[in-house]
Amino acid sequence: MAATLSETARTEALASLPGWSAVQGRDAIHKTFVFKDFNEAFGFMSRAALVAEKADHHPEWSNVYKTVEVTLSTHDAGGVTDKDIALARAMNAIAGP
Ligand SMILES: C[C@H](O)[C@H](O)[C@H]1CNC2=NC(N)=NC(=O)C2=N1
Repeated sequence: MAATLSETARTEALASLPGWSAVQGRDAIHKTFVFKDFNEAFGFMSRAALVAEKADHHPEWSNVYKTVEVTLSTHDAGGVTDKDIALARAMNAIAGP
């Protein structure tokens, strides 16, 4: 099982992940993605779901119209691991600039 990142390592990783921040009161990271419309938001979720399933690492997320709220944490490890950082990076790449 992957080890949770130290606070320093997590902070360093977050510095290279635009839009992502640490969740207060829980070892997890969060980002609010806002798209042009529902079609863009759901397209993002579809592509991210394929990446997540392939990695066997799944987001906590919700969608309202063009907004997708994402929280990442490795449940088996009880906190943020490299798997969450990798998925966050992939999600940023999928969402585009
Ligand atoms: C059995 C299976 O590999 C595990 O339950 C996986 C599935 N997806 C997961 N996703 C997340 N976010 N954390 C996990 O610990 C996790 N574990």
